[in-house]
Amino acid sequence: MFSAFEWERSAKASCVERIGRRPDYTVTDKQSAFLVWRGSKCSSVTPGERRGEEQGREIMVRLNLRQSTRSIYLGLACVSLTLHLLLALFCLSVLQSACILPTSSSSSVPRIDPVSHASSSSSSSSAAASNKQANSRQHGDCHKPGVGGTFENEGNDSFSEDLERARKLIGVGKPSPTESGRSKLQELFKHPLYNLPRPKLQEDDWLLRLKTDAEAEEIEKEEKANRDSVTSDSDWQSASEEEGYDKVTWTRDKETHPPWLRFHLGISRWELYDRKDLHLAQLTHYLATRRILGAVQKKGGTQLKLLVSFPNYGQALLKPMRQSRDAETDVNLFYFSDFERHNAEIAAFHLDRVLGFNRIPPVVGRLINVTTDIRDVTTDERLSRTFFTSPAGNVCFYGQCEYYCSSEHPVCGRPHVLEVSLATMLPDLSLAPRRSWRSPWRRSYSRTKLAQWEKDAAYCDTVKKTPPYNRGSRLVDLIDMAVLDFLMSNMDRHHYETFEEFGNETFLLHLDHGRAFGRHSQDEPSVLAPLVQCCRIRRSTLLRLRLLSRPDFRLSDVMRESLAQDPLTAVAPLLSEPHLSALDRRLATVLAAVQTCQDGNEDVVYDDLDEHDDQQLGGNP
Ligand SMILES: Nc1ncnc2c1ncn2[C@@H]1O[C@H](COP(=O)(O)OP(=O)(O)OP(=O)(O)O)[C@@H](O)[C@H]1O
Ligand SMILES: [Mn+2]
Repeated sequence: MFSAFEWERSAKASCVERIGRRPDYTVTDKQSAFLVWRGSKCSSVTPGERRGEEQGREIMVRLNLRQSTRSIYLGLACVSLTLHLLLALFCLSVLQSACILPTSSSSSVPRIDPVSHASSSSSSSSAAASNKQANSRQHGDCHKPGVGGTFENEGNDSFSEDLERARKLIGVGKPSPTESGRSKLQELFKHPLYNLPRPKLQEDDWLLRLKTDAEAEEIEKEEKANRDSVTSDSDWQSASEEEGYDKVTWTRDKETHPPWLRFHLGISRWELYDRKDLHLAQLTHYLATRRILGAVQKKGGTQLKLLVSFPNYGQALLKPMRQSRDAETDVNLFYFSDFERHNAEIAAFHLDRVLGFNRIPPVVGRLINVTTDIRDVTTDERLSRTFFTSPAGNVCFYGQCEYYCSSEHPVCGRPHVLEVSLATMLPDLSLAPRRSWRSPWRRSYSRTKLAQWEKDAAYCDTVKKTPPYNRGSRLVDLIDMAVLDFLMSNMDRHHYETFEEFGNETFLLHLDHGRAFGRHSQDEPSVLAPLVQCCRIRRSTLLRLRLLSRPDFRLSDVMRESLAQDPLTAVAPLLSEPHLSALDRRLATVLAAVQTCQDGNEDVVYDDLDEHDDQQLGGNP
């Protein structure tokens, strides 16, 4: 009969034989699990288990030295065996609980980085669902029937849970109070600077108008005749309903209009939307929740984006998630090679609104199902050809475009769920044509060349003399845009657009912010060149910026609060804290730049508020 000591030694020897070296704690395999001496066999355990094993083994060694009789050896062997058994049971329960996802609690908002697979919370969300899968793959033997199921079921279950959670969060337009019970955002929007009296809008200050009854009748007759020549009226109706579209019951009465139409009809010469319009919340809610009936690739621009359609005939521009929230743009990438970020599109909309501009079409985040919301409904051959299932079992696609549309840069669901941004579409170009303007401060989009404005300190003097910047508010509009871009570090403003209908007397549309919020640890001073070189800023903008720099409002705080209204916040905050702090830092830089201008120049402030009393505006100069 072996003594416990001999038994241990012989088992150790067999272990050495099997792994070819001493089975001590220094041997690690590639998955960083440790090969340790465990009772009578060599096994692979995690570092946590290894610490427990070390302790048990130390106790056993000390006792071995003190005892000399065979019975004590035997007793010790029993103790050791019991200890190992207990340890094994403990390890088993730990491993098991790692496989079971606790049910979601409504009070805890998950904070998960969906791309890095690093779950910091276990509530069920899309990321948690994907992590569930990732975890089960990591732990291999954890996958149990009833907990996971097939990829298909897992994706769909978690998808509906995500959707439910996301739905609960949707209330865009209603700021949620902060911990102290006070909503900084609500108070900001109540401030006189956000409620400036506007000149009464004339008929030609609206982008679109409804036709008169007579005009409408005429058109209806024409359309009916056209339809009759192709197919009968009832055929047309049932065909559209079959495709999943709502029956059209709109009349001239505003109340019958779908939210996207209300948005279109609300576009004026001076802003894209009225922040106080309650229908905006309906619009974003609709985009975030309604079934997607169609998805095709949107032409124009360089990166992949889709045009999606909804049952009420509304449309949105979809940009998919490509990077984790925390990923900073590679320092060796030029700005024009940077990926577009869906969360940047969402955050830009909120920032523009918080700055009081209202020049970005409403954008909302959503979790979609790549398979049912895109692959199954697309009629775009060029798009559907690019779908594939990745080795990890995720459904991916890459589309066809200039940048990053290849199988090396796929957009992937997990396995079906994907975060996207959805921007409300502007009225069709046939109804409301737009003019595209090359920005005077456009970058060179070259690895070697500098743009004129980068070489000529007096560049703005030329711009100021050049139409349309030589009169009206165009120059200060451009500077507003530069401030917005500097705050979010957007270097990609090569063009901007205006509605042709309004000529040069109008606001500038702020579109395309996918490359904003690329780096939080670094600022890009050159984006502020229009302000620094021209030393000019709108008074209302300056006063709002000063307001936002005050601790009782603080840009980062109101942005955090505003972004919390987006459904994707349920997955992870749309801007990480470093990005939010960067906003405060950059705001201070903007205000310092204005101060430097004022120190050396007269006529820095473009007074767009001359009728308003400073006192009424919060005592700001
Ligand atoms: N909400 C919108 N409604 C209607 N058209 C839009 C909207 N947003 C963008 N567009 C149009 O689509 C074009 C391409 O969109 P976007 O600029 O976002 O794509 P992009 O690939 O990022 O472009 P680029 O590579 O040139 O920066 C824009 O120039 C604009 O004319
Ligand atoms: Mn872009």
